[in-house]
Amino acid sequence: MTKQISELALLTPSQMNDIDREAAKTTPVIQLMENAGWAVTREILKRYKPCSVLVLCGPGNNGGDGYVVARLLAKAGWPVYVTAIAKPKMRSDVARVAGQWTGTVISNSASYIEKVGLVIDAIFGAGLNKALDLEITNLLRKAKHVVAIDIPSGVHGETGQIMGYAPHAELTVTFFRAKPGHYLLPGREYVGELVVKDIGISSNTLSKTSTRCWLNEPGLWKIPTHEITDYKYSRGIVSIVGGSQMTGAAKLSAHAALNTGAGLVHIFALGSADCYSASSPCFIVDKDSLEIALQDSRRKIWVCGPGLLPEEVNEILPKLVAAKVKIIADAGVFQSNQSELLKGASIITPHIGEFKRVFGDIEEDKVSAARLAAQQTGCVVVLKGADTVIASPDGRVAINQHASSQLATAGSGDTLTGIIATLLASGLSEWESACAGVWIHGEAGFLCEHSWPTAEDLAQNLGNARDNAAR
Ligand SMILES: NC(=O)C1=CN([C@@H]2O[C@H](COP(=O)(O)OP(=O)(O)OC[C@H]3O[C@@H](n4cnc5c(N)ncnc54)[C@H](O)[C@@H]3O)[C@@H](O)[C@H]2O)[C@@H](O)CC1
Ligand SMILES: Nc1ncnc2c1ncn2[C@@H]1O[C@H](COP(=O)(O)OP(=O)(O)O)[C@@H](O)[C@H]1O
Ligand SMILES: [K+]
Repeated sequence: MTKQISELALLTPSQMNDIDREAAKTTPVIQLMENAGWAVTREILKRYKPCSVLVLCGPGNNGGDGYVVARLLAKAGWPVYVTAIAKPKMRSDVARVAGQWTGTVISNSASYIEKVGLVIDAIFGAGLNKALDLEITNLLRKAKHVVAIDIPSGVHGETGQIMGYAPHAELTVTFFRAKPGHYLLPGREYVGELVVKDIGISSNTLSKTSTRCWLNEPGLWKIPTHEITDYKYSRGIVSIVGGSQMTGAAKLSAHAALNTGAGLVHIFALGSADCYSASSPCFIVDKDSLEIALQDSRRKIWVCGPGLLPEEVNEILPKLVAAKVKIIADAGVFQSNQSELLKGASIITPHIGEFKRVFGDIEEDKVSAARLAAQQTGCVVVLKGADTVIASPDGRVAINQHASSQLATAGSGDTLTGIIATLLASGLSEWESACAGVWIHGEAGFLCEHSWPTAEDLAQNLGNARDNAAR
């Protein structure tokens, strides 16, 4: 079922803090902690048979959740032991919850941790503010089966970076809304199965923080379906600049556009037009000059970059910019120091290497880097990878997890460009086209019958993938 946009919100640890503070005005923190502990315990009881459990509790509220889980599992008859990694502050809510644990406390669990059936990581959550020290690292290294409360300790909730060390959890139970670090790499690899639980915080509290980041799923955008009055021009026209030497890329973009439902696909060939005409009877290959092509006011959406040499980009891109058409810029446009020229584009789709070439290092924070590049260029930026980040100049960001390494094949990026161009031509905004395009691209991979699709195979699934995106 399509989710509401508010359900897709991803909250940074500091935004979550604001929400927690707001929630505490109506529900005492100790009750929220109790609810969090119940939520984690239920998920454990659903998945694991009774076994010995070691709960590692940190000094903050994450530790507080851990003490509740310990109490509830012990009540269910499981053998439970607790290790206080650090003592909670005196008279704090955590200290009160810790005081309700009347079972065994092990001060040195190093020799024990390997033997227990399950380790509950309640050391740090949203409050993580530095790298894990060696003692905690050495302890966690020995844990075999880990359930993390909120987020595996050591995973940065905002960036997904690993702060020194983090355990690989089998299950992570987080509260209210997921955090960017659950989906961004490398963090995503440490989270295991992610479950988001309601702990009695009202969705209305979201209005107390400015949510600018979402999980990229249908609901964040809505794509057009067929209308009885459709005709090819209303579906949208995509124009693609075809390179003179590397002709495969533009052909793949064009095939992707057609298969995603473009009404018409033009190729403006810089070299031999015949080579493009021969590749599909559905393509219209321009016979006239670029100037004449640009005079057709229906041709507002242009793909520039796939298969283009730097000199071809230098010749064509300024003309497209001057004509004020909407440009999806990819591949060949990403030359160093090219961010000025890119300002005339609508959407840019660099992979990490291309991004670094134009904008410099990403400083281990993909979201901030993509957001800054979007602000600098005024384009929607699609920073491609296994955790593609889409950033809008207005600060909105989407993180995509709906994709697999099936997409890591030559020409896959060209395919994405054609999909996004089609959605833009259909009348969607730049932001929606980029987000929906990335999701449909991933879906096309999932629809493949085997794990090793070529870019041409992906194109065959695009119609179904678009249908699924519209459901
Ligand atoms: N605040 C609330 O209302 C609720 C919070 N919840 C839980 O509370 C957590 C957040 O609680 P807190 O804000 O107390 O933060 P944490 O419990 O994550 O930890 C904060 C404490 O750990 C210390 N610390 C952080 N990183 C460290 C490191 N690497 N080495 C040593 N010490 C370190 C901090 O200085 C601080 O004292 C969430 O992750 C969630 O599990 C839940 O109980 C639900 C309600
Ligand atoms: N491991 C992966 N998981 C998910 N998506 C991936 C993975 N590797 C690559 N992709 C996706 O495949 C596409 C590759 O694009 P790109 O690197 O430009 O390829 P090409 O230049 O060959 O067309 C991007 O959309 C990227 O997000
Ligand atoms: K944790």
